[in-house]
Amino acid sequence: MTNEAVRVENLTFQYPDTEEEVLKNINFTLHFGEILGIVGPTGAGKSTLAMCLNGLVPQVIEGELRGDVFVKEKNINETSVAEISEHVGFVFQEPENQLSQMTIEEEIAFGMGNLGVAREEMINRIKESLEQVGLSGFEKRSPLALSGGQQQRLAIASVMAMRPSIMIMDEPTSMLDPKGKNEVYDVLQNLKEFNMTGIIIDHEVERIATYCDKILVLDEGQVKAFGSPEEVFTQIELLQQLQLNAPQVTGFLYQYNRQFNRRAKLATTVGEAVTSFESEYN
Ligand SMILES: Nc1ncnc2c1ncn2[C@@H]1O[C@H](COP(=O)(O)OP(=O)(O)OP(=O)(O)O)[C@@H](O)[C@H]1O
Repeated sequence: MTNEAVRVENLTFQYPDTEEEVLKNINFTLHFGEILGIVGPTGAGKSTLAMCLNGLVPQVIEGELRGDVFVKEKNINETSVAEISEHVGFVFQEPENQLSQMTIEEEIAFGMGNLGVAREEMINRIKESLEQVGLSGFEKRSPLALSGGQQQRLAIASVMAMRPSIMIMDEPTSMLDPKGKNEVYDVLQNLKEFNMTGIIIDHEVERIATYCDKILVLDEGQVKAFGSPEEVFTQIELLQQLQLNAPQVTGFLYQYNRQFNRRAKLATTVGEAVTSFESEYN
């Protein structure tokens, strides 16, 4: 068995009422233990791509799909959404839309109930998933009494309790303050410990560069770049063309090199930038 979590081959998709394809010949592979960040301008097709990975598109949201999506080596065109949801968890932008129960433990039990998980096992998983997102001890509280960051972590815990091996988050931090954003990214980082795969759509390039192993840049339905943060975020001209930001440190080093005719290695995190800057002078 390979370590392949997701493989997308020649994926093209068009909604019934759009004139153009919104995804055009997309190809990429993601392995277990890797975190993928998807970035791109508004309307690039990021959410549509995410929904192709759990079968919502085209099985629930209809349209014409060509090409193939494999999740754990199974072609999802030949798998029901219910079956895929056992493997692929989805966290949406606004956590309150995903929360419906009176207490936090009921909230986490809810999704597992739909999967037919036995009661004893549910109790274990509630405990474990709350530990994973740092919400232990909150079992009896109302989800509404949580902060935005905590609600988003609860939404993640509810999905994690269903034990998907792939977690997709569509702009999970856009409503959160910096502390809440860090909390969500810390959970994302934890997924790797469990050899899970995470896919996050976000505009937070600094955090994406720090936490993700692979970056996919999508524009007008096409993959413009795919690779490590270093491979992707150092393509400053491409990012500028697409009106996307590189991490600030990368932009700084790029500008510094141009202005002073230097060759400092373009780094994507502050730690690497310090090393790069240091070695310019030594
Ligand atoms: N259900 C739908 N029916 C028709 N067109 C749609 C539908 N959903 C999205 N679109 C269109 O498909 C294109 C891609 O939308 P999508 O939401 O996937 O982009 P996105 O990159 O996630 O954008 P954003 O960053 O603004 O969320 C857009 O032109 C959008 O208007």
